[in-house]
Amino acid sequence: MTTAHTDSPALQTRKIAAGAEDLTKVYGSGDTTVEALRGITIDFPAGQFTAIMGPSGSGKSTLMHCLAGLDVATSGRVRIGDVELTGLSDKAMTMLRRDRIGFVFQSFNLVPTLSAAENITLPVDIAGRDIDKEWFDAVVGRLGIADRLDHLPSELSGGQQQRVACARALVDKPEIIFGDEPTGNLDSRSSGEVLDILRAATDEFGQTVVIVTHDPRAASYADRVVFLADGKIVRELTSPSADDVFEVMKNLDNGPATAEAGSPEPATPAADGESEQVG
Ligand SMILES: Nc1ncnc2c1ncn2[C@@H]1O[C@H](COP(=O)(O)OP(=O)(O)OP(=O)(O)O)[C@@H](O)[C@H]1O
Repeated sequence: MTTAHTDSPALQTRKIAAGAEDLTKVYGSGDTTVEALRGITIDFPAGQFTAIMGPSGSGKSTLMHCLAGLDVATSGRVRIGDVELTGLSDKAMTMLRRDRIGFVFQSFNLVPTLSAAENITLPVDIAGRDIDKEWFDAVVGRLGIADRLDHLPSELSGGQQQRVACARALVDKPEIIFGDEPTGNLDSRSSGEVLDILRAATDEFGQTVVIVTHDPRAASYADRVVFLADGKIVRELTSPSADDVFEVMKNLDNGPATAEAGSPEPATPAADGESEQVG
């Protein structure tokens, strides 16, 4: 098994995989203006698994889309590795996304006329790279879709389609994987399989994972949980348990005033990925 695009995990932890500086995003104008992001500054160290949480409408998806180059911020800077996204041509942005980023989004975007296996390898095929067969087998095996590879997306359940999309994001070992509620449509077993493999992507291959989630159990797989409220970062937890995450979310849902901006919580004991579901 080879690491295609990443350095060793030890080297990666010293690098920044992605970052935002004083990022703002304003939708609409006049009376309908929405300030979705209000000055976000954050770094995502390479080789770390970060979960972004926060109440509905707090700006999570907007932040992720700006970080991944799928949306353009109103002001501020975004970088992937050492590449500043502002001012990149469409072509350079497409290449960067293709070569360095994996996406697991809820709208699966699978090609309906291709089999699951063909969907998984499509980005690698388009890029003209070789598939690491051993890693391909490991990914589909761990995600429990090895026996569904010949099926079209329409012949798969929603959860299976989500896992095919996850395999597609992982198979080329991109430097950074963005997931917008990657476990949103999954039952707890499939959700555990997806989270286990995202965890393995960081632990075994030094890849960087950033997900948006509403699920405290999913967040407990992360090294770090960042909480947004009203377009700003208001809290951060290090290796929290699902219960820790649930407590912060409960307070945020009661209003962001309960969480002091810029006051990271002390680190809590590392989650082992088997934390009980709360709430
Ligand atoms: N294309 C758009 N046009 C106008 N307003 C938008 C647009 N996209 C998002 N917004 C607004 O920006 C704010 C942040 O939205 P965003 O989707 O980032 O929140 P979120 O935290 O991901 O929410 P959820 O958890 O419900 O998915 C919301 O008030 C939303 O209504």
